[in-house]
Amino acid sequence: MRQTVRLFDKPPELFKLFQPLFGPKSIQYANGLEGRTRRNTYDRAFSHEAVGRTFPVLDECADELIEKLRAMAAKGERIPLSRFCIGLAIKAILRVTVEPDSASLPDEQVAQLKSCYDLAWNEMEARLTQGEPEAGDHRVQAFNDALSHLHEFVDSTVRRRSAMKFDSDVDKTFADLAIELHAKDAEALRSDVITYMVGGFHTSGYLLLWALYYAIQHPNLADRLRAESAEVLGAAGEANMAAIGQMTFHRAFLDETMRLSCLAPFAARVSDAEVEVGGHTLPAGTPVIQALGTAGMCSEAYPEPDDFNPDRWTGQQLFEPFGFGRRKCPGYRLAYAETALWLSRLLAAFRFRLVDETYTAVSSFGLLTKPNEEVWVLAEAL
Ligand code: HEM
Repeated sequence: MRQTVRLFDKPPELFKLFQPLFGPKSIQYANGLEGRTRRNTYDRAFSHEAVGRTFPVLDECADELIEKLRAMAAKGERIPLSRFCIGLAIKAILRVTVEPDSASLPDEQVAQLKSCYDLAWNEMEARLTQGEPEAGDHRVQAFNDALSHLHEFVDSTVRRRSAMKFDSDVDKTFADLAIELHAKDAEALRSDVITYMVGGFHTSGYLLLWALYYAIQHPNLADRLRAESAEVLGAAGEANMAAIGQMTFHRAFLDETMRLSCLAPFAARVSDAEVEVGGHTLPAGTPVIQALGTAGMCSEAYPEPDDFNPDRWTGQQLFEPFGFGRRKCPGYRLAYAETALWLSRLLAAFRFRLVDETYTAVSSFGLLTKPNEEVWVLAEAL
């Protein structure tokens, strides 16, 4: 896989199935100079410094969730963990990439966005496994309704943001950079905002969910996470990039979570000229799959690969959960920062257990791997 590191372009046909959701002009399908220009522009919003400035927002989002969970824990209510993790990630991605200063999004709006996303994403994956629906099938109407709701939401936030003036580039979010870049192309603007929004919440939301699930299954490891965050965040007084960087067991726990859950199973590349990869000559235009998930289960690199063992994360790794090279996931710093922070905050506040102690999560594989049903837990406030 590392031999493909220099390739930038992605094979558009491989991701075409998701085009109705992301939009025809999404960065997913932008190669060559166009793709590089977009990445150079947008990546400024996800630099080390830019992510460092998001901690107050990420903390506030965690505070809101913890308050809600405390109330449920006090009444002994069952908690739908997946719904809450995705809700948290939706709020955070919208405040980080679009409007940091907005009053928190109402829960009803987050719930509606989540249900539109669920419907649209499940429909895209159903097209992968069951084929395209017939014209007139109710699936088409339901998908179109969900998509127009997402479009309305994005268009109205873009309108609000377009009217703003900034004293400094530091105050600009990803959406502001996209608005400037696509001043004359509303379709590309909407496509990229949806791509970053969806790309940014379902991945981090499900990473947090899988991490909490593994923490429930391994209480001794959960205690090590608690001890590390008490030591590092306790000494730092507040979360910031330096403190998160010192939480090396959290990082290993998250990497092991992405490996074992196979969260993002693959990336892909294509070259417009003949290339040599791993001793093979590939004619121009040959798509190459980077099998991230398969690399993570390689038993030579990861002995007993089915075991959850964060202590295996030392030194050079075969598995790269965010891909390689210039086209690696733009959100990787944000994803590590937010999920490490939320994992530490949630485990410091609660001890979780499964409602059904015999429950084992069954993976639903697609472009992203998630449990095939809601994960129900109970929380005890600490
Ligand atoms: C646990 C969290 C995440 C995982 C595992 C993940 C994984 C990935 C992977 C494997 C790719 C393909 C990279 C490649 O082609 O080399 C990717 C691309 C992408 N990710 Fe992430 N991602 C995560 C979080 C995020 C976040 C927080 C954002 C929002 C900023 C984001 C936005 C994107 C976008 C827009 C692309 C496409 C970029 C392009 O086409 O140039 N991701 N991600």
